[in-house]
Amino acid sequence: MSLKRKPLVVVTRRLPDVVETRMRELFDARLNHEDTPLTGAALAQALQEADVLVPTVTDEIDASVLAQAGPNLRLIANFGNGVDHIDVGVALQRGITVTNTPGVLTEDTADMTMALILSVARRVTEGARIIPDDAWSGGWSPTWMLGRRITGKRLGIVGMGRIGQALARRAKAFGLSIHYHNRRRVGARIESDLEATYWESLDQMLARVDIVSVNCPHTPATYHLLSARRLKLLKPEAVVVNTARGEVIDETALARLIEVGDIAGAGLDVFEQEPAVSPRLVKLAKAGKVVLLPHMGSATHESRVDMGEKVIINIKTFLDGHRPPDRILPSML
Ligand SMILES: NC(=O)c1ccc[n+]([C@@H]2O[C@H](COP(=O)([O-])OP(=O)(O)OC[C@H]3O[C@@H](n4cnc5c(N)ncnc54)[C@H](O)[C@@H]3O)[C@@H](O)[C@H]2O)c1
Repeated sequence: MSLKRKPLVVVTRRLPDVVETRMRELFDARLNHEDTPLTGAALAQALQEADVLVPTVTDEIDASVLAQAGPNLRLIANFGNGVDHIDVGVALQRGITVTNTPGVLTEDTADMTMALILSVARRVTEGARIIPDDAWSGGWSPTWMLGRRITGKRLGIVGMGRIGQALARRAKAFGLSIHYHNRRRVGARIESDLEATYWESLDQMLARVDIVSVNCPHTPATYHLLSARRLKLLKPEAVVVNTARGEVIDETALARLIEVGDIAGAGLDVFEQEPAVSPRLVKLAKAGKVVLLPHMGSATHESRVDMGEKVIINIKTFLDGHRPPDRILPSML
């Protein structure tokens, strides 16, 4: 791609200082230091003028937004892994390349998934509220704050990709047995290292596991993959954890099943109507049945810098006339 002027890179959200400094050195970077992302007229203007747009997960780049793009927009370099907030099909039709930042969020998101499993099973967040809220008399009783042991239990991973496998490594160390359902069976070496059992039938796996973790992307095929019918297959002691995307679970059905005691609890980092969170889930959190996090699965200083570096490499490679390493291909959708 040859441009006489320096290509304009528009970023919708504040990024780590080190990333913004590098972007300013390399590109004509228009950065956003407001607390709110670019929306409405500001986003439309950015799309009109930009050669490259750098959105994040909170930016809804659908077909109507893309219709406002000017002729120069050739690359959407997403600051994040999941691209379900972008209509990638329409972008590709318009000749716009889309990239993401895979790999660098894997370990941190797997850590947070494990943290959610432990929090729900051992009531960590519930317990942590007691002393600051002065609800603790100082007494201790053998029947007080009992959780569930995780050692020896079965973990069912839905989506055995990078994060699913990183979670499986951690869970194995905690003494959980690993079960998984994936679009395709993973290689024999990985399966053997993780001592993982593959379930072609998601239904059959759900009926047998104690903890379910959702680690697949949100795509048309995974929307409500954990439907009301499938959630009903879980044991009443089962716990559901989701650090992937809210839309993969029928959240209303999940809340209802927890309310009536047909599922023990849940740990959720992502929600169907994000950033809105269902009042039913909030009520369940107050009752200590669910743990809710504000989409912080990958939120470490290190991952944000690494993500920024990936975005920069994708932009620079593209502007140098080569294929960026993290291109989204139609086969991935
Ligand atoms: N909470 C966070 O902050 C956070 C951070 C990073 C990623 N994520 C989410 O986690 C998701 C997974 O990330 P990853 O890096 O492991 O992705 P990945 O592409 O490495 O793995 C996803 C796996 O899901 C499988 N899959 C896809 N469709 C499926 C289906 N219909 N049924 C069963 N399996 C299916 C794929 O085959 C793949 O193995 C991302 O798409 C993103 O939405 C969330």
